[in-house]
Amino acid sequence: MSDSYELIIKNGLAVLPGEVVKLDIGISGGKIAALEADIEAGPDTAVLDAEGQYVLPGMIDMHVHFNEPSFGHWEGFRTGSASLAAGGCTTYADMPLNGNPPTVNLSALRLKADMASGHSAVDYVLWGGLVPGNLDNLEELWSAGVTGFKAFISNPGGEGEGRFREVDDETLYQGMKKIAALGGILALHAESDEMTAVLAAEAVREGRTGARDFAASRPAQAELEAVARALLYAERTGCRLHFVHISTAAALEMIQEAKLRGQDVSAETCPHYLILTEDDMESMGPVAKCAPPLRSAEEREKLWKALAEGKVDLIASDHSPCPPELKLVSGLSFFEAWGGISGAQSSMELMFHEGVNMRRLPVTLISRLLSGFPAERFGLSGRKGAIALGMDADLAVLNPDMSYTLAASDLLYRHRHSPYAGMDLSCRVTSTLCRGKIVYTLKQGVISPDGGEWIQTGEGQPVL
Ligand SMILES: NC(=O)N[C@H]1NC(=O)NC1=O
Ligand SMILES: [Zn+2]
Ligand SMILES: [Zn+2]
Repeated sequence: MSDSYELIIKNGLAVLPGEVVKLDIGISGGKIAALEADIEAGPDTAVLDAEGQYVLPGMIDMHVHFNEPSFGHWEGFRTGSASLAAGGCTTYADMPLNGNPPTVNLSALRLKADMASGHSAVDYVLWGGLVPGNLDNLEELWSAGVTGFKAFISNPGGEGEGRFREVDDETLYQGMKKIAALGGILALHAESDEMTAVLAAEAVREGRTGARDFAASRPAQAELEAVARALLYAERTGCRLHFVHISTAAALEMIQEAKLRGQDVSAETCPHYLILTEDDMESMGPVAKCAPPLRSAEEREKLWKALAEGKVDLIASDHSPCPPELKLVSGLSFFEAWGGISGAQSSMELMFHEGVNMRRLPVTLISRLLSGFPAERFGLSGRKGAIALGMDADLAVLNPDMSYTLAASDLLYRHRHSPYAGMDLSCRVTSTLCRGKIVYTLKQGVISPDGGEWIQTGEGQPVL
């Protein structure tokens, strides 16, 4: 039956949920239709030879900011999704900020969905926002298929009238109650606004405005306080929680204890907390500025230890780009520069390079953090996140032994800056497939820039 496949990936090391097996993958109708030791290709079947390479489920990046509408000059669906395709990502979740209007009601969601439609190389889901004043909009967002809700406990920054705002405690509490009733999930940027605002004002007043001063104005305690508060509210309301970009092992520990008490909560961290440190933030400047800030080398090691122990649930990029003038202009103080790292293209390579090639962690663990867990947590597991029969053929082919230096010119972002530019990597994504279609190859670049679809995961239009 070889001619029933439109494409066969041959000879690759398939990263299955618990094991790596040398298998051929037959693709039919955009789905994985056969997993066998040797699938014979018919005369009309396309073949992708993956000898010596891993075939992984495409990454599901639950945390990117593509900034449309209104801030497409910072990044956009077309460039952002192209960069993801080049990095082995096949589904992403766009945050409800930093575009304007933010995605906090149905009309804003429709506007964003219209802007994304026909402009994405890979599939996507959309987050709705929880902000002061939009409690009555949560249900319409959920019914229209948002993947969940995002709130900030600290000031999100950003520009423009009507921009996304952080929650006060009442909104956080009432929002959790509503989201629990809907059966939704709340993603939180967990840093104490009180603590960070006071410390930042004090530092600026005293003229302490360098990279280390910025880091000191957002200490680990600010993360711990916000995580603790949110866990208490969630315990009271029964709301499912997902903590984005956790930067300290102590916060992971606190989340782990809540899980053991039976709370439905998950934790994300980002490659930048696992790869970079405060020293890099000082030497590289604002290109490596983010919030929570990069931490010490010691903290980074603790994060890796926690990850190896299973206390991190997923890895996401938190790609939060901006034009160079908000990062690189001399005279801009570290506090004034945009906080956000451009990293979407590099997550899988960074995690494989550092996690598998350097630290010798199992590739199945890294793959679970990049794909398996996010699919399960966010209602995509019937279709995406694993190499198994019947699943969407969303795949990344990665050469584990291909060294290269990431050049700024390799980056497909709207603005080609990233703290990873100049870094030597030991592996490289060589092809990416979304629903069986080759969207990117290392040789040809992005060959299908607009076939990605919105996967609506809310109650209104379930994914299956
Ligand atoms: N507004 C926004 O994207 N903020 C992001 N940037 C960052 O470094 N952390 C964030 O939460
Ligand atoms: Zn955040
Ligand atoms: Zn973010």
